[in-house]
Amino acid sequence: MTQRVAVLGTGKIGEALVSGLLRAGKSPADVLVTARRPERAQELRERHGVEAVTNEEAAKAADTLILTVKPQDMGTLLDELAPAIPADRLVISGAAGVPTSWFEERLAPGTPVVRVMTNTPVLVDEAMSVISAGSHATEEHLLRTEEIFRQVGKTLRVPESQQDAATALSGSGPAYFFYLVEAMTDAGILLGLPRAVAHDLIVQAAVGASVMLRDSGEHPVKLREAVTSPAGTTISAIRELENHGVRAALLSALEAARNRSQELASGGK
Ligand SMILES: NC(=O)C1=CN([C@@H]2O[C@H](COP(=O)(O)OP(=O)(O)OC[C@H]3O[C@@H](n4cnc5c(N)ncnc54)[C@H](O)[C@@H]3O)[C@@H](O)[C@H]2O)C=CC1
Ligand SMILES: O=C(O)[C@@H]1CCC=N1
Repeated sequence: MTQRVAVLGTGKIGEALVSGLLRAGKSPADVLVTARRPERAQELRERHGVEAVTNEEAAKAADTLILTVKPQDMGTLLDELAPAIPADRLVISGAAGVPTSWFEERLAPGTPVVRVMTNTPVLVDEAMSVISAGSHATEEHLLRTEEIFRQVGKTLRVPESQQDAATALSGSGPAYFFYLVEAMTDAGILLGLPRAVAHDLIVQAAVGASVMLRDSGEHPVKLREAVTSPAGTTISAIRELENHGVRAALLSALEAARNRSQELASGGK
């Protein structure tokens, strides 16, 4: 594994990544973090046993810098950081929308940049991290990035032109499933079930369906057909989903997420 990794802007995604790297056996001495507030830095030290340093110190001391601030905060971070980053550092951006060219324009000429869109299942080592190389990133840089993100789930390389779509599907993806579970739990309550029972039933249905999707090798249509008995209960529900345009809503929703990712290209507000 890479020598020293620094996570800059250690919020939800950054901390999840740090905990994943430590779970995978990386020494806390080889992981640096930065935070805006001193209390947050202290919390990260206590929770993970890692060193919390300034952004500038991180740029000097680590060979791989993973930037996990919000797209809107990337400009301020780069203003502070760019002069301190030697051109041999690998810069990995975890931010939605912001292209590698945006970083390349601000960093020393030739600095390798890799863009990664991961997702919150990083917390349970089931992330999907979608990886694209900037114009100075080599195979070695991509391998180094994959090695880091493989510790917390799967990785996939895509051309950078597909990153905004990947963000809509995969980066935001877990939220859609949480939303569905929340709505279906409400439906259980409408049908008279206690909330806890409704929650357990829907969560286990989601887990079972997810494992089947991942492991059976079957197309989702086949899996759904196997649940849908002639004149049975499922088709009655499917008719309502179709009547309410749920499929069309999903198409529009993911298109909106892709469009928002594109708007964030310049650290948009
Ligand atoms: N939350 C999610 O599901 C996903 C988020 N992302 C991306 O990951 C990035 C982080 O997202 P979250 O972890 O959700 O946000 P967050 O707000 O939890 O974390 C960002 C952290 O950066 C810190 N920060 C901001 N400016 C800083 C600076 N100059 N120096 C040091 N620390 C600074 C903030 O105080 C905060 O703790 C975003 O760019 C987002 O697009 C990517 C995939 C999924
Ligand atoms: O909502 C967002 O902007 C971030 C990026 C992907 C998931 N969460």
